[in-house]
Amino acid sequence: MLSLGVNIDHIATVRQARRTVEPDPVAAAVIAELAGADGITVHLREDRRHIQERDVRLLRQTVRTHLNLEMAATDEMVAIALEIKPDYVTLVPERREEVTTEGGLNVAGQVSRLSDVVGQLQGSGIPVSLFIDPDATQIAAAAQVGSQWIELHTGRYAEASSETEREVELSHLEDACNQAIDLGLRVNAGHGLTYWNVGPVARIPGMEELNIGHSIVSRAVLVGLDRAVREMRQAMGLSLGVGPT
Ligand SMILES: CC(=O)[C@@H](O)[C@H](O)COP(=O)(O)O
Ligand SMILES: NCC(=O)COP(=O)(O)O
Repeated sequence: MLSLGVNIDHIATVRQARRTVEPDPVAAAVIAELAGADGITVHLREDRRHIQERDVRLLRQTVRTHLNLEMAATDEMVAIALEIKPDYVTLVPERREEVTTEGGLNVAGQVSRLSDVVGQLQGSGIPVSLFIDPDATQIAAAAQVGSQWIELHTGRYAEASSETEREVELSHLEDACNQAIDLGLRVNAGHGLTYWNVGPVARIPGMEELNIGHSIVSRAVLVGLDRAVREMRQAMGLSLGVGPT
């Protein structure tokens, strides 16, 4: 059955813009779970631009669904994961100067290193997913390195500039999902999914979890702003419900 993993990185992005304590991703995770999130995803980047180690440690104690830790396959991150023990780890590629994750992990190009990392994590009871493009070579390599899951990068589908292009990208995701399932892998997907483009991806047979963050946090800011302004007026002792005259 399909489930929703909510990525709360960009709650932390707002906090880090001021290096303060709000909004707290730990509180955001509670609200997301109460609203129906089936899992919480955070990406602890090497440059710590949003999620901090403190967040992952606290989330490990508070998340009641499952905690998916996205991270680069570096020794530092592996040590953190082995200590904190998230419910699973998704290995992702990282480039410091990127605005967000630009492509999938090149699994085929680092089979030996990734076999080692996957072995270490899964050997200590942490299932591993690999964030990869919907590409036959990468999917075969994901099975080869022994990971249990993959997460298909939906960025190219999300950024398609025409309906025809979107259909082509969707068919790549469908083919990739079928290939992975045939190889015994379990399949998630995510990146750039929105309220407008999620439907066709959600209907791909065999897809287990969609991880969605930026679009949900963006919407939360807008749908929550009305209440936030009203509550500030109240805190200031001003009358409520007064709009521009
Ligand atoms: C791996 C991936 O696609 C995202 O989940 C990731 O978290 C993106 O990184 P940012 O949240 O920093 O954009
Ligand atoms: N792995 C994808 C993810 O967690 C969320 O990506 P986005 O919705 O923030 O683009």
